[in-house]
Amino acid sequence: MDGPLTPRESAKFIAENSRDVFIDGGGVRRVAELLFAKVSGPELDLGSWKALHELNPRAADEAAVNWVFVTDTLNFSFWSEHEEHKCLVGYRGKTYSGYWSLCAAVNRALDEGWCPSPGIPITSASYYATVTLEQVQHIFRSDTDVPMPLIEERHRILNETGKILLEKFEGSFLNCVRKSEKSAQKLMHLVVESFPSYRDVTQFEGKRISFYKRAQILVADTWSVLEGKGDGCFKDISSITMFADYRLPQVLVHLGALKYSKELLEKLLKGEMLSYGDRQEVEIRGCSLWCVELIRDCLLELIEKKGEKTSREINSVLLDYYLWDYARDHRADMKGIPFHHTRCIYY
Ligand SMILES: Nc1nc2c(c(CN[C@H]3C=C[C@H](O)[C@@H]3O)cn2[C@@H]2O[C@H](COP(=O)(O)O)[C@@H](O)[C@H]2O)c(=O)[nH]1
Repeated sequence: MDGPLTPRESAKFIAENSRDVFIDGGGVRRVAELLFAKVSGPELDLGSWKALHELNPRAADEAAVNWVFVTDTLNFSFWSEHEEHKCLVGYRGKTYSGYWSLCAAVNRALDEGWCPSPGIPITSASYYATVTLEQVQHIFRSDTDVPMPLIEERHRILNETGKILLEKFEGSFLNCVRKSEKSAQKLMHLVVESFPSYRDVTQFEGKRISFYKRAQILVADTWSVLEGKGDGCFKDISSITMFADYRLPQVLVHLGALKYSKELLEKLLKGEMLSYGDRQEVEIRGCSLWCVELIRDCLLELIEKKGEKTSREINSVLLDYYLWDYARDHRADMKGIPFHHTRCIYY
């Protein structure tokens, strides 16, 4: 049986058949113009992955690549039912929520340990292949009475993924990267084939479609942590699309590039859960992905038309990073815009 449509093909097909989610052409142009003003700035640059985010590794070595692998293996489902009541992790004097609470917990574990050992080797496959549930609960403990969501799933996935990394790649994700011969697509497919928890695939209108959100962000974060050089010099990084999570749709609606039907908006405002693979959930993810592809095309046209001299590569990965960070920085402005609640291990 041939594989599912690629994420880009899936998104195009979904956008053409969507009933409750729509892309607004004027909004797409306005977002492209917002991004055009940043095209020579520090944000739309590969270096911002380290420069703007203190929890990301500074190094570009094997340990940093394995840090990226374990965080992206657990990079899912941080939202809480009540925004003011959520998992928080304090680290080096700052408090982190959401995705950053995961990174803070990983770095806290590496710094501390079961006395007197130097630290909990949470990024080592030989450790997390057999880590116990109670150790995982300790490592990812929250400073509030709200635990990190899906902690049992996180434990199961750590054991499963660690065992496979040991069996197939001598315990290091850098070996998996090297097997991909500097192709982002080869790496994405090798990850999806090797690690079951990355298989973000579902159905829409009778077709098998894929988003591969965590596999794509893993490739992107590997490219970023290796600074686009050496083993991370992916010649086809521009073929990676935005990552279909629950934050990007929210910020695209906030910016006017995406619109929901009245019925769907009412459902989201009530905080109703959508299941993974539901028609409306797939439409939100697929239309968001296609929307960012159209924004990128529009931005590249603007750069061409206005003759903006920019040597650097503008791709969907950098647009995604920028929009995701924008959503983080404008949380208050986006208060009235609901995001969809799906509890799953894929995003
Ligand atoms: N589309 C997209 N989704 C992303 C990210 C990231 C983290 N990437 C950062 C790390 C290094 C780079 O510097 C990036 O800035 C996490 N997520 C997803 O968001 C959700 C968490 O949101 P909240 O509850 O607000 O923390 C959850 O589904 C998670 O999987 C991204 O970049 N793009």
